[in-house]
Amino acid sequence: MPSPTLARTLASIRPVDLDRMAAVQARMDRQTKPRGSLGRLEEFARRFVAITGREDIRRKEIYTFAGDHGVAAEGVSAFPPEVTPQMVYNFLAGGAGVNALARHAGAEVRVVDMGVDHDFGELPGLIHRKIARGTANLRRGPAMTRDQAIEALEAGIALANAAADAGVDLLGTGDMGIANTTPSAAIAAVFSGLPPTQVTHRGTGIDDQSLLRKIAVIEEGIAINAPNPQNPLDVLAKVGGFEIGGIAGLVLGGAARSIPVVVDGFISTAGALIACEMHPQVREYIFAAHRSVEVGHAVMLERMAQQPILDLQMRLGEGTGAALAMSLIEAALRGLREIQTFDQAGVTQGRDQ
Ligand SMILES: O=C(O)c1ccc[n+]([C@@H]2O[C@H](COP(=O)([O-])O)[C@@H](O)[C@H]2O)c1
Ligand SMILES: Cc1cc2nc[nH]c2cc1C
Repeated sequence: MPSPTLARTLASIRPVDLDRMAAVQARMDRQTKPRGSLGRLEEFARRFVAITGREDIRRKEIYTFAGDHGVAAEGVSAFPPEVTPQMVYNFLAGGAGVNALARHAGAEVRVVDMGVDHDFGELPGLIHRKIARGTANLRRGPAMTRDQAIEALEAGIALANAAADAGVDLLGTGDMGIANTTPSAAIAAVFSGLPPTQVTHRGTGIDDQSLLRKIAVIEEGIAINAPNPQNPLDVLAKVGGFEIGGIAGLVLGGAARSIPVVVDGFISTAGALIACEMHPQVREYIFAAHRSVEVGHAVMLERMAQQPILDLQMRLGEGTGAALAMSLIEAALRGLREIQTFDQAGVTQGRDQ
């Protein structure tokens, strides 16, 4: 089944306006500071303005996509799968890491059930997009069907569209899913062509023996499924996850609606990489929040030509890094709006500027 929504979304993604970016930089170069001295904050400001046409942020939203994974049965995580629904309840009660850091950043957290192996009923606050109660075990066959992969992408695209209509100017991604560093490492291996040993790490904190088992599971999963790196939808379906598809869709939808997307850690970056592999301009709309402890993270960031904003030894996921990075993007915009020019402040300009 082809997806008109996906095709339309991809067709709407445009290159970011370089003239607008240059105009913002020229303005920052007249501000009372040695040229370039706010470092990467200047990049954040000029990119945000070039993408959105705005110099302020009305609303910031972090989407925490949750899903379960059949591959959890292989003992690849330090925690049992029931933690996924338990953490969904925790998010909705405002008691998780992402809730605390999003409050700090002034961002709203939206929790999406993409495929948790639990019946939440009519739980208020939860966005219901359940595709199935967990993926199939990717070691034995495809994690999901092609139609399910499309459904996951379309869910993320629809959420980005609704956010755009509601005046959200900055989107963030987040994830929750016991065992989801396994599909994420598989995605990193498939697109980079590196062996799984080089992109697989400890996730929630597995020991050496479990790490060897996890690597073997990924090797077997890639061998049995033979995902085609030229076909990102095939990679998502065969070795991905429902929440990873939701993240990829949010990134595509954000890019199509000219909303920058702050991409969280390892799992979010696997989703964003799928989106980037679908369209060459998607990467221009991404802010990589931080570099996770997971060894495969840098490999994916490099492939997407992203330099992470932060490097704080974090490995929680949920959107925690995205919340922190949003604060810095907002700080950069405040600098753009409020720092006076040399002329305005009567400050003498330097030489060689
Ligand atoms: O975002 C990251 O960089 C990150 C790194 C390691 C673990 N996690 C989180 O931990 C869970 C996956 O770990 P695991 O060991 O169950 O595969 C999942 O809920 C993720 O949000 C997240
Ligand atoms: C407690 C817990 C919280 C998490 N948040 C994201 N992944 C997680 C994994 C665990 C185990």
